[in-house]
Amino acid sequence: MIEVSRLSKRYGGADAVRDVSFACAPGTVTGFLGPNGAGKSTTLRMICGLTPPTEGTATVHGVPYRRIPNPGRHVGVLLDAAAQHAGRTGREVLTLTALATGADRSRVGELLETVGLPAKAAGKRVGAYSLGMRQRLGLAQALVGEPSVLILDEPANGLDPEGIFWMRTLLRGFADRGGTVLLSSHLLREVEAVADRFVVIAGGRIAAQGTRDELLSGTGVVVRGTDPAALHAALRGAGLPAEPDGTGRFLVAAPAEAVGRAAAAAGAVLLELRPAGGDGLEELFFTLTHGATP
Ligand SMILES: Nc1ncnc2c1ncn2[C@@H]1O[C@H](COP(=O)(O)OP(=O)(O)OP(=O)(O)O)[C@@H](O)[C@H]1O
Repeated sequence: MIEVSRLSKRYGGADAVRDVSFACAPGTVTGFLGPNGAGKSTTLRMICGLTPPTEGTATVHGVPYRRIPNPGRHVGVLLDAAAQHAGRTGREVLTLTALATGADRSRVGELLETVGLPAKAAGKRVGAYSLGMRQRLGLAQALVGEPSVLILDEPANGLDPEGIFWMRTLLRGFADRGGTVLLSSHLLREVEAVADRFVVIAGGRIAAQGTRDELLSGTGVVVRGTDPAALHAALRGAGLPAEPDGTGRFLVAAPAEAVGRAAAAAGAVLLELRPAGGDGLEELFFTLTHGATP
């Protein structure tokens, strides 16, 4: 279980993260989504005790990360795959991690195979690894202590499509066996197929969170009429919050029936009335994050 409550981080006068709260339950994969600079890495670093929050708390299994005895046996963390020691081989890196966490060293060979780094690749120096190979090694390091929680920052970065599919399968299996997974990405399609829940962050703040269905059902409707000004007046007159989307349509946070009735009562002719999430999560993600700045 991961619980994040009202986390904020200020750098100088700027909010990198502001009032962020969410929880990740055992048996689930949570996709932590947001564009570049949204505050994902800062949030994950605060959860892992690497960046002190300005305000708020984060716990794993009810305890702040820094107070977990031997955290590698409980929480597998992959924050920056590029930061591994370039002069050691993959096998040495993983063996050292196993030693440091008191994990079973006999798992090293098998784990390297599991993450797609068989003997020949594992014997190469990390300096010669591609980013994808470093991600695979980083995932092996996160897994070696047999944790029940995984926290991964952009783990799909540098992986080829086969690698992304492989990672999804691995994370799904981990969660299905009762594990808790929190993984970040700036690309919805990387996490859409594996995540049970989504936390969307933009400009340092939570823009939305929930399951796919919850996110799509909470988005209201899109409406377009023959006369935009008359339609806008009709919606406003009925007390319905209508936002122009710049294409002659309005986004209305209300059920379709209320919008249709308001238009009919004012004599406004509708050309289009549909759920705002009709084009799927991709459109919603773009709408939620577009234009947000910290
Ligand atoms: N150490 C720091 N000092 C000052 N500002 C920082 C620091 N770390 C992060 N920031 C700022 O905080 C904001 C959030 O950055 P963060 O790295 O958390 O975003 P992100 O969502 O992980 O982005 P990306 O997808 O590009 O990795 C950015 O504006 C960034 O410039």
